Amino acid sequence: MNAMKAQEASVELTVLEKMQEHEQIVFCNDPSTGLKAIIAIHNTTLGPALGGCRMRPYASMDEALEDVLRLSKGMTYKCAAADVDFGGGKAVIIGDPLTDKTPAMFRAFGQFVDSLNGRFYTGTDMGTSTEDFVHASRETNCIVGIPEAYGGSGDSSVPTALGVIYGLKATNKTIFGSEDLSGKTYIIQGLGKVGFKVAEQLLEAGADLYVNDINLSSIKAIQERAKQLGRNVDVVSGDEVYTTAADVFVPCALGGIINDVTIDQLKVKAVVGSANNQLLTEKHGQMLKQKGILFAPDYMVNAGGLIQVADELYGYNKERVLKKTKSIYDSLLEVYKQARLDDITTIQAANRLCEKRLEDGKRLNSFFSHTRRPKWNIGK
Ligand SMILES: NC(=O)C1=CN([C@@H]2O[C@H](COP(=O)(O)OP(=O)(O)OC[C@H]3O[C@@H](n4cnc5c(N)ncnc54)[C@H](O)[C@@H]3O)[C@@H](O)[C@H]2O)C=CC1
Ligand SMILES: O=C(O)CCC(=O)C(=O)O
Repeated sequence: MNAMKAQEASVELTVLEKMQEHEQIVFCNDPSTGLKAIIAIHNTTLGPALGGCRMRPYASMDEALEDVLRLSKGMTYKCAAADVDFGGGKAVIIGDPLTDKTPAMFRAFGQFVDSLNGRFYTGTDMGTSTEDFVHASRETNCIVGIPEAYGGSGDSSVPTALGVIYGLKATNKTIFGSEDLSGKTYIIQGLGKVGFKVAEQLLEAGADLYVNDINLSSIKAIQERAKQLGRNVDVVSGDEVYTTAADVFVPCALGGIINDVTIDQLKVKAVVGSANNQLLTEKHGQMLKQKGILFAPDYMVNAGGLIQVADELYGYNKERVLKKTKSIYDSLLEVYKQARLDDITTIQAANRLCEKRLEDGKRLNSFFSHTRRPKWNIGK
């Protein structure tokens, strides 16, 4: 084997080693539009893969691969926890969402999604918007969460934010004995599609907020909104987001922010937010527990968007989506209770529930196609 061949083989092995748990990875390259993307399908036991598409200026292909592998696995658990008949998948586009996006790039992405022939459905995530997917939907039917005017169910960050609010209520009930959101202090990291809506609702409920975002225009926007509501927000920057004392830390930006360094710094009673993969590793769930900080498993709290886009694939019904999103409150209380009874972390309790559902799902495998789900047409 020449040197080049040996190098190629070792790269292949590395990717294959990394995807041991995953069913499929698609590397997408379209030089004419500048699209560089990775689609990862983790597990389709419960149904075709469903998960949003993130756009970030990843420093390397490895970093992008790592992210999409973690995110798609999270979607398998999120689908199982929310009890929807879909599997785990996710996509990442490598590029700066503020400067690199074009409609053509999203159309090219749509073509790659289409080539999977119904094995993967996608929509918005961090760095992407419903408008981006209007372009993608010109190339494939496998796009979810586009505006209602285009036949979609609208912005999925609306139910995601609502789910976070239910998660906060269940957490307050567990810690303080009352679900009341007012009179408590929350630190919100990330004021994007989800974080901004959570901040708005907390302000409306009479809560006190510390806010943080790397984008100054998002800070200005929440200050403006607080003023309209006759309220105020305190801005924290850099590490202050981890070191400031408050009741709850609400991460709504990046994952991996609960790690060896930040756990030492945190002065909160709970962590409840929308960010995917908040724990850098499962060990960090144990460390939070030891410090007496209650962790709301992210994939349970942030399932509102998934619930909406999954529902869209059955024939969207808003009432049904709201009802299922509201059930995040009870599911979370149950996980908190199980974790307490079994003296395990909340993420272990949630994972156990999901793994049982996946095991049960395997028995139904031969009865359905992994690329299509029936329409329910309930409410029509
Ligand atoms: N959009 C949705 O419905 C769902 C989103 N999520 C997760 O919630 C998180 C936020 O998602 P979106 O609001 O949709 O994203 P977004 O892109 O609309 O907003 C992210 C915000 O975080 C800020 N940000 C980025 N890096 C930061 C940092 N280091 N420190 C502080 N702020 C930072 C950005 O400037 C932006 O304002 C992501 O982890 C996403 O995967 C999870 C489930 C559904
Ligand atoms: O919210 C969406 O559009 C899809 C669900 C998803 O990607 C997520 O929950 O992370």
